[in-house]
Parts: sequence; C-alpha cells; structure tokens
Amino acid sequence: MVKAWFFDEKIANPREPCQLENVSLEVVEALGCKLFKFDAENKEDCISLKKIVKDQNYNFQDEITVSREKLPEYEKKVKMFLEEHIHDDPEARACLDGSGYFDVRDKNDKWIRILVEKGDLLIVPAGIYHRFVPDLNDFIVAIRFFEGNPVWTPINRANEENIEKMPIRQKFLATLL
Ligand SMILES: CSCCC(=O)/C(O)=C/O
Ligand SMILES: [Fe+2]
Repeated sequence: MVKAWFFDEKIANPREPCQLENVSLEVVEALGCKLFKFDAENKEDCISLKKIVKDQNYNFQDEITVSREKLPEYEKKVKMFLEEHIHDDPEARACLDGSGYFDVRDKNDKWIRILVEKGDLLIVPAGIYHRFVPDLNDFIVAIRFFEGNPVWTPINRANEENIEKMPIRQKFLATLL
C-alpha cells in the first residue's frame, strides 16, 4: 500500500525515510497523482494492470532497475532523478520489486514523500515538481509506461528561470484551483 508523509528537510540523507506527519492519500490524489494496486507476481495476466494501460492509453512500456549493480551510469542517473523537475507528460511507474520514494511538491511547496513498494503503481501528473529518491535498500524494479513516444528528459526547476510560466506548469497549477 502506498504511504505518504511530509518530508523532513532537516535530515541530511534523503534516502532515509525523513518522515514527518503522515499525509492522507486523498491529499496526494488531490494533487493529481493517481495510485493503483496490481499483482506484481503476475504482471502479464494482471487484469487491473491491463485495465490501467488501456484506460491511460499507454502504448510504450519498459523496465528499469535502479540499483548500483544493475543501472548503467548509476551515480549520474540517481543524481538526475534527485534533481527537482517537471515533465511535459505524466510519469507512470509500476513497482515490480523493491521500493523507493517519489517526492512531490504540494500546494505550499512542501515535499510530500510517497513510498512506492512492490505492487504499487503511481502516476504523477505532468507539470508537478517531483523527484525520485532510492531508499536505503537501494533497489527498485519498475515498469515505466508512456503514451506516445517516451520523453525522459526532465525540466529542472533549478536550471529554468521561467519554469513557473511554462505552459505545462500553468496547466498543472490550474488543476489545483
Ligand atoms: C523507479 S523509476 C526511476 C525514476 C524515474 O524514472 C524518474 O523519471 C523520476 O523522475
Ligand atoms: Fe520525473
């Protein structure tokens, strides 16, 4: 089951849980995130997974393992995942094994940490500030879904002076009103 809490900025290592008070999943969903459960042991036959793929129009999927042993250019990629960013498209990840943290900024620009574990599928909306942080186990296997041609390039908040004015950011902000 997905769990969420406010992220404690005072903890030096973001791979630790950095847990402040819990955040309800309704609050996470009100930010436009979608949360699903699926049968990670039966990914080929999982009816709920097939339904999500159909409903969300996903026509591309691949698998990524984030671990020091398995991910090529591990340090570089993890640094990239950790940078706060947005995308022009939703980010959909189904956790097949392991666990990790997806952090999303709430309406007050506070980090909400979402723990994703085996059997959880999380979709973060286009335009929301977010990042991915491996947890202390440093192992997650995930399916990445995409509608259309996959674009992995993040738009980093720290590097884009006008990010707040970007159409996808404005579109996302309008969903919060
Ligand atoms: C567990 S999936 C790796 C993180 C990722 O793909 C991403 O795009 C983070 O924003
Ligand atoms: Fe992302």
